[in-house]
Amino acid sequence: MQDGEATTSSGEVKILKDLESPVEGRHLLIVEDIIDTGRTLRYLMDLLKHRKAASVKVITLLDKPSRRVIKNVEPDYTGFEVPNEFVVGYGLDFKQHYRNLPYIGVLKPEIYE
Ligand SMILES: O=P(O)(O)OC[C@H]1O[C@H](OP(=O)(O)OP(=O)(O)O)[C@H](O)[C@@H]1O
Ligand SMILES: Nc1nc2[nH]cnc2c(=O)[nH]1
Repeated sequence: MQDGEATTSSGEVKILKDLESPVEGRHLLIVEDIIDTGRTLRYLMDLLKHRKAASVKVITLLDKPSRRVIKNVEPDYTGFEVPNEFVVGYGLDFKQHYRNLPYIGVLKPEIYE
């Protein structure tokens, strides 16, 4: 939940579209594409706890643990760990480009520097 325009997180998490039904008493699975600083996940976990979810688990396609700022949020299930490089494809964008790539690639730094 960054601003979608950069390769570094703004640090601010904003909800653009909220859930349409209550989560109280429900067992939830958050499906993420990537976990980076952990700020998005921390925000969501706190929000869903506040809304009294019965349990919350997290699955992510990619995890970049070397970038973690928030220490006590970890996915329950991880597809792949990735190094500290900016990845695109499979839904992951850079300035709304490359989302549709049918593979995950590393964006060359000269594209965004
Ligand atoms: O661990 P964090 O540092 O919080 O980063 C992870 C978040 O960043 C990405 O979202 P992004 O803001 O790029 O939005 P998008 O999924 O709509 O492209 C990704 O989908 C995660 O939600
Ligand atoms: N597209 C994309 N979004 C991210 N959000 C946090 N890390 C990344 C990344 O490597 N690529």
